[in-house]
Amino acid sequence: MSTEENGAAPAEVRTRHAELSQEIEDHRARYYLASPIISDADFDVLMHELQGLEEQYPELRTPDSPTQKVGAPISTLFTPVDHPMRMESLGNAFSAEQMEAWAKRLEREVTVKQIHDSGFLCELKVDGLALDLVYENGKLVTGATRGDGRTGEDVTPNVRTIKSIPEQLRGDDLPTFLEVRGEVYFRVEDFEELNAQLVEAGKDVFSNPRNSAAGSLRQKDPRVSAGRPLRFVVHGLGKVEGHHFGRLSEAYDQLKAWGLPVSDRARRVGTLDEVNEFIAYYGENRHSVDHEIDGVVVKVDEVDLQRALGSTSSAPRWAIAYKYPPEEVNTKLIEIEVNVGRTGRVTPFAHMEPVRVAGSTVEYATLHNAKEVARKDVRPGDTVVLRKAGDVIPEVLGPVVDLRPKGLPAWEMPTRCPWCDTVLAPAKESDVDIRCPNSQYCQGQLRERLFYLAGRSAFDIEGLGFKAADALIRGGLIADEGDLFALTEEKLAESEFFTTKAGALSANARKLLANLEEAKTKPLSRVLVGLSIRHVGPTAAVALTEVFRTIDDVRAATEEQLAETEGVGPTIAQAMIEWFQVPWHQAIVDKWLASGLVMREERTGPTLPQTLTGLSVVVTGTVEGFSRDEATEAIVGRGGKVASSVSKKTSFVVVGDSPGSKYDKAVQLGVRILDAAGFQVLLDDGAEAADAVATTPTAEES
Ligand SMILES: NC(=O)c1ccc[n+]([C@@H]2O[C@H](COP(=O)([O-])OP(=O)(O)OC[C@H]3O[C@@H](n4cnc5c(N)ncnc54)[C@H](O)[C@@H]3O)[C@@H](O)[C@H]2O)c1
Ligand SMILES: [Zn+2]
Repeated sequence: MSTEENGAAPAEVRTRHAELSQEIEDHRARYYLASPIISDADFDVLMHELQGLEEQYPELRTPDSPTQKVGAPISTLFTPVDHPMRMESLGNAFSAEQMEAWAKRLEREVTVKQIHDSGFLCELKVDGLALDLVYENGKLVTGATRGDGRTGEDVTPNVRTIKSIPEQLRGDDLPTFLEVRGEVYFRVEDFEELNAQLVEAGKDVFSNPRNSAAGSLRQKDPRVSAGRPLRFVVHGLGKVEGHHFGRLSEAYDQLKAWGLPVSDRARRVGTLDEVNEFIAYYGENRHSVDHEIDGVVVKVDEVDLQRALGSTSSAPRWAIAYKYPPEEVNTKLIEIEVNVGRTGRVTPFAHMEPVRVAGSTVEYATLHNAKEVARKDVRPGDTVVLRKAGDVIPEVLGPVVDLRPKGLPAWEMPTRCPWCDTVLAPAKESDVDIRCPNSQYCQGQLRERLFYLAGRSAFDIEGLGFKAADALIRGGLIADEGDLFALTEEKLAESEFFTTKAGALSANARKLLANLEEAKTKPLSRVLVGLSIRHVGPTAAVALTEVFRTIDDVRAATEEQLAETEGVGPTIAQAMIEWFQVPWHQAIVDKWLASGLVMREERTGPTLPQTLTGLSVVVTGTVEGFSRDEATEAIVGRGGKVASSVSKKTSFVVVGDSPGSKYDKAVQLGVRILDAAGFQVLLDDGAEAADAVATTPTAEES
């Protein structure tokens, strides 16, 4: 903190300071009523600007300034309770430079040696709400929210319903008075489950795990809290009598021994470089933790040194929160458009003002179906909360209702197909999805089918992207996919898209023709995928062609024969039969035969050694060198099974980049874990060799 006097603040700075203060107070008030209108990241930007002004002109830092206050007004629903020791907020850093500046400030207050001897304690910044617990002679007496830092809300009865919070500490060296702070949070999995239940019950959902934790703890009726899977983790000390702690890291060990939940992920390190490594590690592996984190908290470990460094009016000097890039941002919903899929399913999607979130720019997000749009009640023109967690698909969480322009009409699902004007309808009355039934002539569906058929799991035709597909359809070069392999140079020359300005065939056109020629010899399993038969993906197609070797075998197969096939079953069998009953579908196959497609499986018996028979493998994250389908194919092709969830019976979990909660599950259950290289060993040399390179991290070790 700067102590220099830079002279009196000019009028425009005063005005800006007053404006900002007011704005920040307003946002705080809204935020604590669970209806913020800006994202946390935007809020932090405002706060930073204010802090900057006050650093430059310390006279502006009056006791009334938002920088001098912590948190929330106290609800009248609860009895106020004074904290034995003040609860504070945390200063923020967003870059390595800001971390360094923090460390430099420490060295100005105490000696470099003292900092060195103390070391830093790195912890995850748990995204939940702060809770203060007081134990007298080992017995829990109060649990309170942070409130304004001095006075919180008494939520003791609710706290008593949280399983991980002991009523009575164990051990015979218990302090006479112990105040600990920590975070009440929801695991991501529990949050999703709770929301699913709320949807089922027709109730409002929570927008994120933090809100669900706050909403579940701050309940008038503790029985409601009791029904919610709230968790707690200790992250600090308050007033302590009858015990002296040397280091915070040691205090955590002691608290754990007394029965309090502390994190296994806290790390004591010696240098700022190591701090940065910790920050980088969890920046990459943010989603391998079972709860949300919005950053890392770095603390001076030595408790006496913490005391010496003290606090500003709202935050300790000895700790700082490094915040990761936001995963939730606000943006404008420009329009809701609809897309027609290759099976005719019509899905609404959001077209938004492009916005940076979790490291990429997002402009579109699926809204799944009309029911989902209605449930979220997002309307074109709304400001919406957009969430993108790591590599996960972006999701529109909901509108910021308080910012909705007056009279904004609700969105209505179109009743006709935007491509072919056919009246849309659900396939079955009970379906939430509606479809364009015009599968033969709807150009929207045809384009999607062509794009899919050109994909890597089907014919792998690089020269056939969306634009080329569009040109083929709009130019009338093909009526449907049946005509695709009959395309000639002469035919393509009719289209501007496939010719140069001089009228010659373009390089793209040549590439397309070459790709099509190659594709004619693709094995039957890929042909089956390319036909866009419902439920027939790569796995089913491989299973089918184990038994039915040629397209004629497939056409001749009865529903019973199909259903009896290992890995096929009645749903797929029925879908196959229904598909082949349609005359224009049969015509596609006939035209392909006439164009010279081979459509047979050359293999006699399984081509690959069946080294994975009896194994069950789960894949999570993106495994380098494999698409999801390719990984599946590689396992199934060797006789292994691919499971969708981890259990004790799982043989291996293959963990790629940005793994999901399956990784944590594997750790919990002690299932063997393979990285991309280990996966290759499994494929090449079998289970025993893979076993030698697998890891089995335990929850403690991670
Ligand atoms: N969108 C809005 O309009 C709006 C308005 C106000 C506040 N906010 C947001 O709310 C948050 C409020 O800030 P705040 O004052 O609580 O600060 P903060 O959340 O940034 O940091 C302080 C809190 O971190 C928590 N914490 C989690 N893990 C911890 C650990 N390991 N060690 C120590 N503490 C840990 C503690 O509960 C502590 O109270 C900010 O993220 C801010 O962006 C948003
Ligand atoms: Zn249509």
